[in-house]
Formats: sequence, structure tokens, C-alpha cells
Amino acid sequence: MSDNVRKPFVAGNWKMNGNLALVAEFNQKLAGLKAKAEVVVCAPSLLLHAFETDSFSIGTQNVSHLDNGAHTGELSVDLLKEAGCSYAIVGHSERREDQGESSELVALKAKKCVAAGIVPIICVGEPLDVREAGEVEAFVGEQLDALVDKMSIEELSKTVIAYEPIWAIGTGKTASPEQAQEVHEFIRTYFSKVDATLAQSLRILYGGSVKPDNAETLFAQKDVDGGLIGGASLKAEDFISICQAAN
Ligand SMILES: O=C[C@H](O)COP(=O)(O)O
Repeated sequence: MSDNVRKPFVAGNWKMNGNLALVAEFNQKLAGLKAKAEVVVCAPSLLLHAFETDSFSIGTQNVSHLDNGAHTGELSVDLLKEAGCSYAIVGHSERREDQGESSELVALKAKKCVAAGIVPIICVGEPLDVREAGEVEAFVGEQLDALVDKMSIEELSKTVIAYEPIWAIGTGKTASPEQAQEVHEFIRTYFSKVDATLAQSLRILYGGSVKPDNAETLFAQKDVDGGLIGGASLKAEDFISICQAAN
């Protein structure tokens, strides 16, 4: 990233992995972490209570769009806030696919987070067939339309966007820096039509097989402000290297 208006950002997404031993390891190894980036670990909600370090923030991987009440199995923003969450991933492609989350629902979740003072990390990204058909911008554009439809400029300014091409998630097939930059530029241009200041300040992360050996080149792209890291966020040393590559 070249525009210093935006503080670099790296979030780890442990997905349905990790345990108390891994939390203890992160507490120890990330203590005193020196990184220019804002660092977040989004672990399974049942582990959040055990994080102890002040060198990174914690986040959840999902949130309900509803208030506290009779919604069995859901977690509200109030509960997550009390558990110390400052961030929440919303609209990850795995949830869009496994739980059938629509872009409209994702927008409602993001809106709920902002109202509670939780920063939503909103995921967008295309499957392989869409890329092969040359329809990435139309696909991602529709996902963004739902956000703009439901959220004000002020609300949008309190979010982080993560571009995660589905074909690159957990596959080892990283988007090339040029492919990532192309879509990030599209996303920033999309928001510039909503509000120029918003577009300049909005942080857009890349996610999809980011590793210590490719992070620096990806993060060096003009519109890439950091990363959303899956597999490599489960190894403290790899995650630390990736955090330090964002500057
Ligand atoms: O949320 C993280 C992304 O799904 C990327 O996962 P990955 O780094 O394992 O490809």
C-alpha cells in the first residue's frame, strides 16, 4: 500500500480451528509484537475469553443481525462486545455458501456491528467460474450494492472490506499481485462514486492463501491495505511475519 492515509491492517481468521493451547501460544509469542499494522485475531467465540495480550485485538467470525432475544444458537453484538470483540468478520464466503447468507443479510450484520461499535470486516469475492467468465466486477459490484443500499456513508466509513477470491481460499492458489490490485482498485473506484473521502480512507484487505513468502508483494500493491489470513494465521511465527510485512 502506498497511501499512508490508511493504517495497514492484518486479521487472522482461525475459522473452526485452534484451542486453548494455541491461544496461550499466541498470548506468549505475540506479546510485545512490533508491527505498523493494526493486528486482529478472529478466533472461535468460545476461545475469546482466554486471550490476554494487548498487542492485538480480538474479533469474531460471525454475528447475529438481531437483538438479544429468542434466537437459539446466535451471538449478539452485545454479547460479543462484552466478550471483548472489537471486530467481526461478516459475509465470509464459507458462511455465504454453508449457511446461505445473502448479501442483504451480510449488510444487516455489518450495520448491526457498526451500531455497537464493532468494526465489521466485510468479505466479498468471486468463485472461479465467475472469474473465468470475465464477470468479476459485476459479481463483486452486486455484493457491494447491498452494502451501499443498507448503510450510510458514515456507517460504511467504520468498516473494513476484505476481497477474497473464493478460488484462492485454502487452495494455495494465491491471486497474483496484479489480479488482487485490479479488483481492489475496482472496489475503491466503486466507493469513490459513493463518496470520495470514504473511498480514500476505506481499508481493503486481500485474503486467499496469503503466506509469509507472498505477503510483502501483495501488500505492496497500491490499493491493498493488508490481509485477511486463514491457514497461515494458525502458526504464530507465520502470522507475525505476515503482520510485519504490512507497512
Ligand atoms: O478468511 C481467510 C480466508 O478465507 C483465507 O484463507 P486462507 O489464507 O487459508 O486461504
